Amino acid sequence: MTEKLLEVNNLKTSFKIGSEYFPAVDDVSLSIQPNEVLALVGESGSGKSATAFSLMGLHRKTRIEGEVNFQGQNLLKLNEGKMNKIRGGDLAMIFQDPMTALNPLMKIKQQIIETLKIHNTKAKNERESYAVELLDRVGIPRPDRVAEAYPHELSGGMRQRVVIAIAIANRPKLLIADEPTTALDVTIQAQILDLIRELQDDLNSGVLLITHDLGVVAEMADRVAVMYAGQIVEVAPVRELFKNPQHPYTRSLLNSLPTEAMLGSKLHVIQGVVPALNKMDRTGCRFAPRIPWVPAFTHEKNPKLREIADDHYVRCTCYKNFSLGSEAPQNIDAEEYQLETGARGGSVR
Ligand SMILES: Nc1ncnc2c1ncn2[C@@H]1O[C@H](COP(=O)(O)OP(=O)(O)OP(=O)(O)O)[C@@H](O)[C@H]1O
Repeated sequence: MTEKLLEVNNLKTSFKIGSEYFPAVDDVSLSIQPNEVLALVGESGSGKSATAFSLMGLHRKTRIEGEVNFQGQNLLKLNEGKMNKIRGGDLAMIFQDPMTALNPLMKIKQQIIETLKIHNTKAKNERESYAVELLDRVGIPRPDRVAEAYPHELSGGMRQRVVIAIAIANRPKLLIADEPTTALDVTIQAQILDLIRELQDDLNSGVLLITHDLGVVAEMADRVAVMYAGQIVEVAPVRELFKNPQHPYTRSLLNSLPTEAMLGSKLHVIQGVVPALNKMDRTGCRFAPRIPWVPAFTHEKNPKLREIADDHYVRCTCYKNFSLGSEAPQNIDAEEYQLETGARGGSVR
């Protein structure tokens, strides 16, 4: 059996809106192995960051249920003191915006030294030279000078390299990268992604890579989890997902990507938006309102993620007869459909 570095079971993170709690992450289960990159992909508002923040224990005023098993313990059960020992140590995060991730009033070297101190990684007299070494490791030219700089003196790409240096300072086993290149120019993006891949290989770490960019997924991921409206709707190895996508949401996302073959033709647009937390129907297929041409009976009630091929999981039976937009078959027979899918009383056995 393959060793699991992280195993998340039925994670549910709810935010309070008015006097009620509404789940932004709803029954999410996933796992990551050492040296594996799992991409978590989905539109804005699908719950990717809420998942990452829940794993890191960074949410306040939320209700979090489920299990986050990491190194033999459920992180959701740890108190703040114990969590602080893990966070920034074996479990580290690269944030979306390097400017807000860094302290504007502290020299770069001091920010790296702080994390070394907290985790007792190096002896006091070695910390400064190790900070410079780390800056060098993440490809910063003249690392000794940059160590003495403040964040505002650096470019966005350099700042993100510093954030990465801090994240890897204590050789994390698991790295969570939340849209690590969104705030950067395209040319810099590729360099940062290469760097993350290289460091991950060096450290043999698992990576949870959060992105809405399918190009980044194709380049970086080993496996992909597609998230929609708080739920994972499809999980598969990266090649399988791109070659053989099943869930209507995954197929819609992939079809909205420009390819050479589509030059001159219109891109597919997914109509509508991810529903607001307090406005969503939580009993059926959450993507159903955005594919209204798909007959209602092809959707399940309370759909679950099921393995449809080796290591390939899909939520809801609607994928079986889905076609994009107007190509939708108009003549599916409900009874035949049920016979074919085995859907009885709303679920597939
Ligand atoms: N602190 C909060 N209080 C209330 N609702 C929140 C809070 N944080 C996030 N949400 C809601 O939870 C849902 C998921 O948000 P989240 O930021 O996780 O999405 P995302 O997929 O990471 O999007 P993006 O790519 O834009 O960061 C959204 O409906 C969002 O409005």
